[in-house]
Amino acid sequence: MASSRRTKIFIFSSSFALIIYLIRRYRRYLRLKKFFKLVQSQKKSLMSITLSSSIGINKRFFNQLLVIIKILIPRLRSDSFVLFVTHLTALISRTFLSVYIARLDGAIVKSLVQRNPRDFIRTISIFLTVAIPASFINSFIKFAESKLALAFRSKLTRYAYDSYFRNQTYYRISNMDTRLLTPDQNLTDDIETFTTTLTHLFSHLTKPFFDIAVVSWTLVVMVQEKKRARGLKEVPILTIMVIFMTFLALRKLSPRFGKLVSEEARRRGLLRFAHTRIITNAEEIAFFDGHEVEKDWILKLYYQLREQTNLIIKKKLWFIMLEQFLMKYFWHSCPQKHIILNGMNSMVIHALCILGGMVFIAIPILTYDGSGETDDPIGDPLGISSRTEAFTVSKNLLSSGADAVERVISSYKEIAQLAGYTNRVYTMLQVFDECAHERYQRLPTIVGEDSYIEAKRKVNLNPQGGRTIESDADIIAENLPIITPNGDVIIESLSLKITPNMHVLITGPNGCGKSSFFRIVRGLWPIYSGFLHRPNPSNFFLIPQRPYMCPGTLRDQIIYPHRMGQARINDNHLMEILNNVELQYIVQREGGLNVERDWKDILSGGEKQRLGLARIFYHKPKYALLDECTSAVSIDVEGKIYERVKKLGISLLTITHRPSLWAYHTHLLQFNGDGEKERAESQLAGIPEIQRRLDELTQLLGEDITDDQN
Ligand SMILES: Nc1ncnc2c1ncn2[C@@H]1O[C@H](COP(=O)(O)OP(=O)(O)OP(=O)(O)O)[C@@H](O)[C@H]1O
Repeated sequence: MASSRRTKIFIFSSSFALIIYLIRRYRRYLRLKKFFKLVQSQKKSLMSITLSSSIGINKRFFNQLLVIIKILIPRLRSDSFVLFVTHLTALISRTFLSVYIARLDGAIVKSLVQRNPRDFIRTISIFLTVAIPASFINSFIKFAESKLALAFRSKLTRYAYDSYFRNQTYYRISNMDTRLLTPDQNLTDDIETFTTTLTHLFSHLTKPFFDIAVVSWTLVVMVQEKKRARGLKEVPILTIMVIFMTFLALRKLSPRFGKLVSEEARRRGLLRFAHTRIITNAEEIAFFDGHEVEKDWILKLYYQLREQTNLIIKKKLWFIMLEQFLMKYFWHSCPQKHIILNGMNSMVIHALCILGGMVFIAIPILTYDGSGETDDPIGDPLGISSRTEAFTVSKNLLSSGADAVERVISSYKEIAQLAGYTNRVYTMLQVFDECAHERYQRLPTIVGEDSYIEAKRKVNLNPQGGRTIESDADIIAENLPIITPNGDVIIESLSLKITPNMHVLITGPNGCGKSSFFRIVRGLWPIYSGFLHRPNPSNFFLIPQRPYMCPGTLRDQIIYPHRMGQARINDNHLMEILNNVELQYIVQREGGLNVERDWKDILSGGEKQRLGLARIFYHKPKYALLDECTSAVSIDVEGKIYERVKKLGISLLTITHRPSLWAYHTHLLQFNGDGEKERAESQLAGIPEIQRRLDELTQLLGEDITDDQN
């Protein structure tokens, strides 16, 4: 009675626990479903963008690989080729050593069966002596593989960096084109993974191919020797057919590992990108306590990555099962003991056992009608020791032969993965090249779970439509439109002339295209129609609102983008430059011109802007493009700096909202952005005109002036 109650309680409580557990699982499932709903819809469009063209073991893969291999091995005398040949030699040596060791193994067994201690000691001694170079070769293969991977990586990295830094490609990749979202990952992780996978596969596959060649050769010899059995010619052919069919079956049923790993790498890149963004904007996020938003964003990206990794794991589960079934159980299912007991030639039997399968083995076994062979008719009339030796040798050789075939076929998924990495590296190089030649593509891009950047093709972008002509000194725009990389027309047609003796103040509402004008003049954005006459880009020096602080010393900051060796001036001149921007105290405070600091963090906003302006005094360009670069500098110091720059004969093109700067300019260029970014007006006026504009602007920017006056 009591026990039945206990059973009831037990059943009831376990059912209750089970129900609670199922409810919780279901709720978790609903949460995840909701969470991934958007991801799924994005995934479809993503597949159609990035993965539309087939990534797998196909002609395209081999073509891409060939292009990259030409970069990896540019010449027969290159270091990578020498390493490649060294590695190959080591691999071949290992195969021959394995064959030799297999034979030695046979000889040892033979000496044991013959009970011959002299032969036994001799063969054991040879075996131990050969073991020394054999172990060295094994270790050397790993060494050569790593060296080759490193050499390939260096070659590819060097090539990719050359492309990345040519024609401002690094800028164009992220501003003009949307195909590569994370070039940092392409340049580091992808190159490393690709070169490591490639060399590993080469190493992994070369030996099996040699082994297969050796075993096949042995089989051919055996077939020629064993003339009395029927079916010995057909069996190897059938065996090859089985192997081929297995390969075809695996190929047909294999998931698209190339695509899968390529997508996984892309998602890993996005996660890394999100981390970099947090590190860059840590202060802003901390001020706003925005960590929850950032955490959600990063978790979403992580879950997207996890989903893909899970998918790969799941696909591998059944694929490896199929692979194992075909190669471990289907191939090897043969009754060895039974066959040997039947007294057939063990070498042939074992060969076929390993490579053929039950049905094929049966043919020569059942048809063989020869007798035993002996090389010692008196001591060993039945030829037992010879057959045992032959058995051991063939066992070793054919085991490695079967392993080799298995290894080649099971490498299918690694080759498919290599196709994925190859595609990523190839795409990177292709996009670099196209961007360097102004061939851009802006695709709808996913940067996170719920943000799409949609390309608004308001105009047909054709960078070849406009012409840039190098002039001596003047900047002349003729019917020049300002068009963003998205295809938005900010200004339909701009015509103006700026000569070196002019100091032009550029003004207008936010987003009307002032900075974009600089980008076009400096050649960062292409021109799609009209003409632009401008001097060589080395005549321009741009100072943005947030000047870039490079890694290095205080001296490096002033002379940027020059390097130490290129610096044309001594320390006294550098101090003079710092005096010009009222920053001489920094040298004392930080401990000299040669001290290295993280200047981005230790300088205040105004100090950074002044250090940025110091670069103008060092480079003395024809035109200084100043993009609100004194917003954090006090008005009195700002005025002094402007006067000093003008004294050097440098033309100022200044974007500003501060009327206090009008005094230092001779002309005004006003963009009348009407809020729709489609109509703009430009005009250059003389100084009297400026006064009228000043009045207008005073009204427009009343607040700013009041602030300044205060
Ligand atoms: N890399 C880019 N890709 C696409 N569109 C861009 C890009 N940079 C700027 N734009 C677009 O061009 C418009 C003009 O930008 P621009 O930086 O020239 O404005 P601005 O007049 O300098 O504004 P502000 O006074 O606020 O600095 C912006 O509204 C933006 O929509």
